[in-house]
Amino acid sequence: MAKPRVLVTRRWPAAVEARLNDLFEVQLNRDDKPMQPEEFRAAMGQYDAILPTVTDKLGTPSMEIERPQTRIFANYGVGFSHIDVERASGHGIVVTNTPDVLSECTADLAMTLMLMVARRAGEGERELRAGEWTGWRPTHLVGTKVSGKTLGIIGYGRIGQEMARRAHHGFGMKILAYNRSPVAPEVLAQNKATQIASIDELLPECDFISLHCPGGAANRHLINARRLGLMRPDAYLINTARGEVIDESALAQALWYETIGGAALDVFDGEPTINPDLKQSERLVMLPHLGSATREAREAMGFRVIDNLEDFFAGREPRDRVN
Ligand SMILES: O=CC(=O)O
Repeated sequence: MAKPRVLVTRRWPAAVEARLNDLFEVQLNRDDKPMQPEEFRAAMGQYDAILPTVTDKLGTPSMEIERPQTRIFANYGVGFSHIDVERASGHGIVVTNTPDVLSECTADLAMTLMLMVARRAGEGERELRAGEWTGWRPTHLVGTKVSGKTLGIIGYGRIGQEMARRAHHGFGMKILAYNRSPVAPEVLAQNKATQIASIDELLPECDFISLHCPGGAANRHLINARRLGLMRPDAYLINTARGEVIDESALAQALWYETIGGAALDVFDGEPTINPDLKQSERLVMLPHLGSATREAREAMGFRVIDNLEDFFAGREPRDRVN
């Protein structure tokens, strides 16, 4: 039987590309440039599987095709708000993602951001590299203590729980959690977390807020000007979820007028373009979407995609089907 034809939209870790080559007839994206909508439409007429990532916008322009050959989008990544899942379902296309394998590394990065913004690490490094450090002094780059403070987690799923585990067991933080659905008492108990009924009630209680909810239309601008106004004036906002969850213009204003203590972002609305107003603030730490960027996580994500493909082409239900 002919091997399924598979298109990989970006470069993947070498070990994963090698395994894909063993199993399937694979087209790799050797120059690692994001594909354009017209290239997707053409690909959907030729390949049995397309393996996209967050940089591939699989919306209407990319999917305007009558009878696609493609039967599965096996996404490399846990978030899939870049895929119009309803439209894919309308074409009979199965969509899968890669949960679990990146939860720890993404939570590690959220901790990194929390510590960086609270302890002014980015500012310190910029000062030192610019040759402007004049030496230790009691009032130099004084930040905020993290240990023992209150952390509010919005989205108490796998990554949110990993963040809570680190913050509670490592830093003695008190954990407040907002989640759309009720969280089991034994899950909350693992990190002595308290579930709060609404985001509006959570925000004023916290020294740090970390976002771990999905992106997409439902959560677009979940953190808007009104909600930023509910945060304490010395509180910090951390986002390793999706850029669209925050109204960035409202955040830029809050930072400029110092109505919150600071923010640390790994994801941006419209990335890789960054809202220029955000860059005005020294109270903002920015990283280029590195949440899952470890060798271990990136390989595990690739092998998880392969698990989903093998199940699908063997006629089994892929474990990470989202539609
Ligand atoms: O952002 C990366 C992912 O969704 O896995």
